[in-house]
Amino acid sequence: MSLFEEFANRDRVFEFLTPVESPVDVRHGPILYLEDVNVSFDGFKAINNLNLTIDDGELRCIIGPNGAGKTTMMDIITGKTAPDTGSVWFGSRHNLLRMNEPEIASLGIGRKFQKPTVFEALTVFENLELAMATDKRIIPTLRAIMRPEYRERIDEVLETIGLKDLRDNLAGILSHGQKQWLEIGMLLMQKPRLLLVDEPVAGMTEQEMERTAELLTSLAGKQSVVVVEHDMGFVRSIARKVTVLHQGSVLAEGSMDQVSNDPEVIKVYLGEEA
Ligand SMILES: Nc1ncnc2c1ncn2[C@@H]1O[C@H](COP(=O)(O)OP(=O)(O)OP(=O)(O)O)[C@@H](O)[C@H]1O
Repeated sequence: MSLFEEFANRDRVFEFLTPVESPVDVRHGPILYLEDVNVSFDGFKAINNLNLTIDDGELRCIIGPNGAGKTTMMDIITGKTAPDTGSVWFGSRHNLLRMNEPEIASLGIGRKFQKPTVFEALTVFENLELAMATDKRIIPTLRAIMRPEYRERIDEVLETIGLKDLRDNLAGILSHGQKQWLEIGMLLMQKPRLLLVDEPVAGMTEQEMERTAELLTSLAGKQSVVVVEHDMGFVRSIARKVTVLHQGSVLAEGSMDQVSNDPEVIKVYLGEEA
């Protein structure tokens, strides 16, 4: 076929026009980038010109008073809530505002809600196994054909979340903290690039909180982690960079010492915590 005939052939989709399902591109900038984002609910501005940048591999803590917009911000990143205006990018290639929730999740953004939602009647191992299947109905088939690399991945995750010795225990008998770690493990099975974690230590014992701090800090670097948390002791134990949200905008950003000595932050948030 001549070059002319090839171009004239309308049935053909040229390679350079075919969308490529590409990995997240962080070569020229951050992994997550929100610019001038606004969301109103019935005229109330829940998110107000929000700007936020998360670097690849970073562990970021987000704090702020009730109603500051932390959950709404997570909802925007994961595609649950569409902003009225603004931009939200995952790396330099993926415009998240053009994608729906499942597409965003499959791109490698995992979200952990406050309450653990593990399958109590399944073992720890089976929960992780299930987390790997995209179609939850195919689990018996999946198990039959389960390849060694999947088993290795489960072993790796069990090690990371510290539940290796409990792998054959039913998830229902785990402590609250252990269920939270298992759910983080279920997210890790998908090898996410960015993990959004909402109030991970609510209801945990001191010891569980310490273990959670170790877990989240060990995840950073391999993936980016954004933690929303009210417990200041916990935030201090893991914090590198902290963002303070207030009335839908960033009020302050910096090290824990910087933000906790900021008079505005003390006035709107830390004052009430003391
Ligand atoms: N779907 C909605 N409809 C109406 N108002 C909403 C909706 N979602 C959130 N809001 C309002 O937007 C504001 C921000 O709420 P958001 O839940 O994001 O705050 P938050 O910082 O997560 O608070 P908290 O620390 O209590 O979880 C609140 O005033 C809330 O009442």
